[in-house]
Amino acid sequence: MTTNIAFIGFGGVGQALAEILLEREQSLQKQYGLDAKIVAVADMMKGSVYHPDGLDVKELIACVREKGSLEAYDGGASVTKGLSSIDTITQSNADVIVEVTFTDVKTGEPAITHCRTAFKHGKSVVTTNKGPVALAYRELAEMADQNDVYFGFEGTVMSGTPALRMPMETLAGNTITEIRGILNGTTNYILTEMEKGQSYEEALQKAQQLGYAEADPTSDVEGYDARYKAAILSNYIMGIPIAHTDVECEGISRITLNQVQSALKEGKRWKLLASIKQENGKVRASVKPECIESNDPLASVSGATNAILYECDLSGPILLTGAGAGLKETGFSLLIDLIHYQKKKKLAKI
Ligand SMILES: NC(=O)C1=CN([C@@H]2O[C@H](COP(=O)(O)OP(=O)(O)OC[C@H]3O[C@@H](n4cnc5c(N)ncnc54)[C@H](OP(=O)(O)O)[C@@H]3O)[C@@H](O)[C@H]2O)C=CC1
Ligand SMILES: N[C@@H](CC=O)C(=O)O
Repeated sequence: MTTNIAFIGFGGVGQALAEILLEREQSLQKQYGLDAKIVAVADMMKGSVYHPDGLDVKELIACVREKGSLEAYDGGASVTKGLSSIDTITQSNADVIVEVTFTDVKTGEPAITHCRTAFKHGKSVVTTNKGPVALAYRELAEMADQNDVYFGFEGTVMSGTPALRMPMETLAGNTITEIRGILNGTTNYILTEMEKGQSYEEALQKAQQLGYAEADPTSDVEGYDARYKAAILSNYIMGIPIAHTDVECEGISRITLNQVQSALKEGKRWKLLASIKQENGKVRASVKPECIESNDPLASVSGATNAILYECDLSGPILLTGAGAGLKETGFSLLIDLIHYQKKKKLAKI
């Protein structure tokens, strides 16, 4: 059975998923029974298009990349243009909403409203937007349950690296007492480039060009993005709700080239580290730059690669490392959520 998909937001990550769906159309159908059809795209500046029978993905991508707008999309008379994001969610025939708008590090909006609206209308959501999960996880998960729909958000922590599904599924049965990690690709990339002698400003610019940084990179460099991720790990993995503002937060913007290079000469490395510790049902969490020794398991993690260490009471410490940012990698995180959506659908759970 076909799964109709609507994109809300069509920037780097949205386009990357669209390309993956196009390239792997046949193998996704054959291996996982996932027959995904993109029926709508609604983006703030690029405009919106909707066709209930499906859109031409190659043309969609060409329009946004070559003309910066969906206005030029030519799908004939049955194409509807100009629907708002909310109308696209409520009025299209999409089964799954791919929410890939920017992450707002204060309010989580408009993404939280997009998720609520989708669930209320019986539609599933897969998202890489950290806002809804950091600020409203419990409410949204309950809404999804009540409406028998799916809520997938693997890419909200460490993009395509399974930082959420692995502890929830493969490490199930353990109590995870502490999580420590490098959870932001942009800042780790900047610190690595500074070790090579590049200035902070140049390295940030490169991280933006490579698609790692948030729309407003202040979120990365001041630690707000990693703070949201720390809140997600507490809320979802440890099951202990905390507000993102409960996470002590300091970014890397005051770390100088000199500090980075001097540390390197002493065999140490500056890293933006997140720490989430639970004791007696309470969590203490922080995000801050630390100068770590070379024998620390996180010291060798470079560039946009991230790593996360789960202290588990039965299995002992488990270290997971992989991409923390990147368009294709994050597009993949949405794909794996869609595959899980499909598995649940097959079991008639949604
Ligand atoms: N890039 C990465 O490596 C990762 C990104 N993420 C998250 O994934 C999400 C998408 O990231 P990315 O694609 O890189 O970001 P982009 O900034 O490239 O894309 C976001 C898109 O959302 C659009 N948009 C903003 N507000 C609205 C709205 N109200 N309705 C419809 N569209 C809207 C923007 O429109 P326009 O620009 O036209 O105004 C833009 O095209 C973000 O939440 C990010 O935090 C998560 C993990 C990794
Ligand atoms: N801007 C973020 C993207 C992934 O969440 C990062 O650099 O880690």
